[in-house]
Amino acid sequence: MSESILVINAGSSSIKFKLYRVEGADLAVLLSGHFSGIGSRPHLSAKDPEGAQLVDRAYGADEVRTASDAQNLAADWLRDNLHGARIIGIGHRVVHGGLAYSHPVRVDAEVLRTLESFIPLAPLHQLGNLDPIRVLMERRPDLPQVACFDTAFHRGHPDISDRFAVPEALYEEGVRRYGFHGLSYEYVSGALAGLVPDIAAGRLVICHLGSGASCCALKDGQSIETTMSFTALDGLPMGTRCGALDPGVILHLIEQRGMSAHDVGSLLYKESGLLGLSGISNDMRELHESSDPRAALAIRFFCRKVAQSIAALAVSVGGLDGLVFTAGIGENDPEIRRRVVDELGWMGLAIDTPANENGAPLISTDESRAAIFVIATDEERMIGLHTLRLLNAS
Ligand SMILES: Nc1ncnc2c1ncn2[C@@H]1O[C@H](COP(=O)(O)OP(=O)(O)O)[C@@H](O)[C@H]1O
Ligand SMILES: CC(=O)OP(=O)(O)O
Ligand SMILES: [Mg+2]
Repeated sequence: MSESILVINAGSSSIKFKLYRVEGADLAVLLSGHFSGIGSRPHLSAKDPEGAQLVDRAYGADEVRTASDAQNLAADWLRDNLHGARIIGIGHRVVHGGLAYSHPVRVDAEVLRTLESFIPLAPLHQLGNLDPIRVLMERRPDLPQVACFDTAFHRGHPDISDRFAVPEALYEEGVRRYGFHGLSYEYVSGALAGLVPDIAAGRLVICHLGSGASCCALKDGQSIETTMSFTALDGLPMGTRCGALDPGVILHLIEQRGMSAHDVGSLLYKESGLLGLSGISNDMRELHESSDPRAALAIRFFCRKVAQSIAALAVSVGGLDGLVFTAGIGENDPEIRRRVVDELGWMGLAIDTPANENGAPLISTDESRAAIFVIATDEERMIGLHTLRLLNAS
């Protein structure tokens, strides 16, 4: 029976899972699936590597109200369908590793307590990330549970990228610009190195545009600066998160409007971003379909902020050799890619329209000052590889 590794990427509105067969130092996908639409249109789906559907089942919104309902259903399905797989470890995406973790770690009770202390720093994600770890540690104490962090890839930042302009004591306490989506950036920069090693080793900006969104500047494959910071609220506007905001707005909400910290948190994490701007949807596809001018404003705002972030990050790496789009919007939305690149025409960036429409890996013209790519991210593969390496090293 072959050894395998299960990967769980548990988020606020979806759980993605992949099972891999271990092949030496590499991994081959055995099945991949997700539970999406938790609380709205719950749906469990899984496919084998050839794309054959293993399960495709919709649930009623009241059958799956919370992430933990979805976890239980996904776990039941996995238990019934993983016969034959000898799982040697489970890898988990954990969004916040704080100051404590700059590398993947095997989770024990003490590690779990430390990770729980970061829940307030990632209220949409951390609890959902930790729930399956806790449950699996109880049910299968013999099985290694490995936490892989979104923050870890950014921990080598130069100090200028790691700071806010606030008193030093706060920095010492851990009030730092951690950054997120690190597993995605690590995967994409590796995939780019397989495609165009010279560009991947140069000055790069990767735009991870999904439900959460951020951009990252890299040099020699290392993260130099990124738009998310202490929490996954900073930087770009997202589906429901505000992105960069004058902190004076928060003081205003508390002092003038009398809002509680909890209500301000809900406003900024769940009611802002594309949803707040448009009043229509947090989903880019629905904004494109709408003829409401507020939807058009939300799209324009999003593209402007992505373009501004790319230009600002190019400063941090002293220029731009390559630009990459990834994640739900970045991989699937040629109009957003075109509009972002058009805003950067003054920098000499130029998109190749047919290539962009086809989502070809290279979407820039020969004349473009930097090469522009679309690369599909794969956080699960990165988590699986980290998990295998950690198990092999111990
Ligand atoms: N074809 C598409 N066109 C435009 N946007 C899309 C498309 N497909 C997905 N998206 C956007 O991508 C988002 C999900 O991105 P994803 O990277 O899967 O996010 P997450 O992992 O955070 O759930 C959706 O909310 C939607 O806005
Ligand atoms: C950190 C983060 O924002 O993740 P996601 O994009 O999965 O919501
Ligand atoms: Mg994601």
